[in-house]
Amino acid sequence: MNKHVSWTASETETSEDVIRLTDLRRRFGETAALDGVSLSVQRGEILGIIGRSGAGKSTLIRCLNGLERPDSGKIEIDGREITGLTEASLQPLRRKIGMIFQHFNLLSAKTVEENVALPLKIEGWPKAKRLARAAELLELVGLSGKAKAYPSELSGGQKQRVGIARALAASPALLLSDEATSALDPETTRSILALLKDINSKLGLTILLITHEMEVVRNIADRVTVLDAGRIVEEGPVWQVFSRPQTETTKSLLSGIRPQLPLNIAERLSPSGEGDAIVAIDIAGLAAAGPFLRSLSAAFPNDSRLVHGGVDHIREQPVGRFFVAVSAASVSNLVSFAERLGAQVEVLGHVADHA
Ligand SMILES: Nc1ncnc2c1ncn2[C@@H]1O[C@H](COP(=O)(O)OP(=O)(O)OP(=O)(O)O)[C@@H](O)[C@H]1O
Repeated sequence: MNKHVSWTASETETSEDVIRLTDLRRRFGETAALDGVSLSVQRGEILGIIGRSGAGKSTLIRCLNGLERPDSGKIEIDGREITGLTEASLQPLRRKIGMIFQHFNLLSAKTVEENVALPLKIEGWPKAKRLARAAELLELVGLSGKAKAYPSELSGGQKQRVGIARALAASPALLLSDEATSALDPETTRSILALLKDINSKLGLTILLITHEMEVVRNIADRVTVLDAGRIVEEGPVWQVFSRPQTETTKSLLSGIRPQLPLNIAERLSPSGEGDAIVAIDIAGLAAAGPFLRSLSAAFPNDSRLVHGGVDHIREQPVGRFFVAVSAASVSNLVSFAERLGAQVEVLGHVADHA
């Protein structure tokens, strides 16, 4: 990777928060698309924003890049308030924001290097300088050999690499990623995420990701914010939110990537107290680093057994989710025992026969 790509933003700015939103509101008729959103993104951080369809994610991103004006509230980018600015004075601030899109938005009649250099052309850079910068950026994204190619000659992953290089051309303080991997296959998604992570750590680039792909957030975000009906319903470090989602919205968004109770057991669950209880146990961070399962089975050797689950790692933090069957007589003791070890426990119901 190229070590010469200049990064003026981090050299010249001192503010810790690249984005600060305060009580942002935007209505469309009866719909509150943003209903009092306050959040901040620190320099060098990767923040994921997730939410169901209609939660307000696009409205938020459109407010950030100036395409939408909030009804009220404050937007500060790199220490400057952009709410209330005229279109002309917004222009230089827009350059502080690079954007990548689901469908790449490349110009098909222009070569790869021309696409990358386009933001610099708009800024009035001389041709030789902007092509030199494009070459640096193409090396950064691993596409040096494709400078003279046209977008139609590239794969989806390569097109997104061009999109990333173009987004970085004017040395933005912030990269907004709007579903940037949603049109890519899983392997290409992984390589694009690795590239974004690499750029984030090499250049200290601040990234705000809007996505419906929970894997994306799990793999590269530091923190996550969950939007629902225009409000923030949950936020925190990804490993914490993903290991212990507190709201039904977050639980439902994460259902595809967290271990779930096997269907053959879920179908037989009943709320009555007959038969074994099925208990969901979530444990993360320090508490999960110890021999949690061993302690649990040592304490309840004959009347508990693991039916499903395992330990994953999110940003180096262990995150465990287990489903345990336990006799009705021992369930309350097991719950207290697991909670004392730092777990979050939920009794899901009972199964009359053996699970
Ligand atoms: N221009 C508009 N006119 C009317 N209603 C709008 C407009 N833009 C957004 N909305 C409404 O505001 C709410 C939030 O929409 P938004 O597009 O921000 O959600 P989203 O989280 O991005 O959804 P998706 O994941 O489906 O893109 C929705 O109820 C939507 O119908």
